[in-house]
Amino acid sequence: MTTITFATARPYDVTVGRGLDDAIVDSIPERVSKALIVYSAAMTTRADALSRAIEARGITPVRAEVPDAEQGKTAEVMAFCWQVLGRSDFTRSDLVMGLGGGAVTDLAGFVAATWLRGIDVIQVPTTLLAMVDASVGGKTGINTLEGKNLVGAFHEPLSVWCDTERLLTLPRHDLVAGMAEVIKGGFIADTGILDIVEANAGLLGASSEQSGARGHSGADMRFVDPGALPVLEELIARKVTVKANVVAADLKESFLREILNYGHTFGHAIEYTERYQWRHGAAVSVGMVYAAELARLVGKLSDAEVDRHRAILGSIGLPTTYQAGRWDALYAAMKRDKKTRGDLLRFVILHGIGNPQRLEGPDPSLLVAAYDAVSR
Ligand SMILES: NC(=O)c1ccc[n+]([C@@H]2O[C@H](COP(=O)([O-])OP(=O)(O)OC[C@H]3O[C@@H](n4cnc5c(N)ncnc54)[C@H](O)[C@@H]3O)[C@@H](O)[C@H]2O)c1
Ligand SMILES: O=C(O)C(=O)C[C@@H](O)[C@H](O)[C@H](O)COP(=O)(O)O
Ligand SMILES: [Zn+2]
Repeated sequence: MTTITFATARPYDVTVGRGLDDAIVDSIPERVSKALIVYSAAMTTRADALSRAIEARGITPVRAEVPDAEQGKTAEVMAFCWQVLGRSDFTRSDLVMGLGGGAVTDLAGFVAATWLRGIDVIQVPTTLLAMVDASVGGKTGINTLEGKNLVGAFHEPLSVWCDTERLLTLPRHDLVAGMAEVIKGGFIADTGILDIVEANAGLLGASSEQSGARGHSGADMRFVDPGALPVLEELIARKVTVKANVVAADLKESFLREILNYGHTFGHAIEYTERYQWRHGAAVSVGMVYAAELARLVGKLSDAEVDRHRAILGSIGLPTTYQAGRWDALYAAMKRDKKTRGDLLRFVILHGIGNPQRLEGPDPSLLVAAYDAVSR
């Protein structure tokens, strides 16, 4: 078991290990009399088990089953959760628990951030992506009709529990989507992550690139190999450590934290343009190649470094290209990125692997040239 502390103003621990059920329930503070479990249908069995364990501790479990994936990150679903909390008389000493992938932990965190202007949330991530990224660091939020994650709050969890046994039921392409955020941590900070992924691509990868990009089903339906858990635990701990170091220095994204957004300017634009039929990690994978191409165009990455992006992402079955002919829609979506200031688009690019910097207001011809380079 590994514990990583987020040393922010209100420090909290992220625990990575196996068989954490008892520890999760034991961690709930004595003052709590009710806990809202936010989950989607895929996690019903786990929600049942958590409810029973909470009840055995004398805490009343209240359930909010929400729509799966991005369909749960909406204002309507937020209102549903507030209604459940209101009808159950939740007070400031009570608590929310997010049990699921990143969509659920983003929603649950935002529900907790807004109820009575902020109550505690314990995050229990069940996908690789949620363990290494979404449930840690305190960014919470939902989508609007106009774009991805446009409404939200910084609201840090009380604790986060990454039980890697949960990954054994995860379809292979959801594991691979999570690997995009792991690899991002390698490109922006801990280059040792890249070496580990390159050495274990066979164990971690999925069968084919494009089948994994779209939707939440119909892809490589093999599950995670139990033999992959030790290497996954190492990667989770390393990526969470990257995030902890950044978030401790800049919780509210005044500047440094933007590096965690590597690949997301173009990636979020793909997700929005595709009406969320692409997995987040798959879109971020293409977004990182786009950012690498931009960096090459301004002379900050070598051909070999850009090739390394394509090679490592492609080796585990992540997409590295996107459809041609969509520039206008993508550009419109990128203008709503949170790093934009006025009319100035701002990108995180690398000046060499492991050295993230900003590219502000690049010439539009460069943006189109980078798009051409990732188009198929
Ligand atoms: N807040 C942040 O800092 C942050 C960081 C990264 C990503 N995100 C957000 O996270 C979301 C993506 O998260 P995701 O990749 O986990 O996708 P997801 O939440 O949509 O989950 C993917 C699928 O896996 C299923 N699932 C979850 N756990 C499972 C398990 N153990 N076994 C079998 N199936 C399981 C879900 O029901 C869903 O169908 C996006 O909305 C993204 O914007 C947020
Ligand atoms: O934690 C961060 O900061 C990130 O940017 C992590 C991203 O992986 C994540 O997808 C995040 O939700 C994106 O945030 P946004 O502010 O661009 O919506
Ligand atoms: Zn992300």
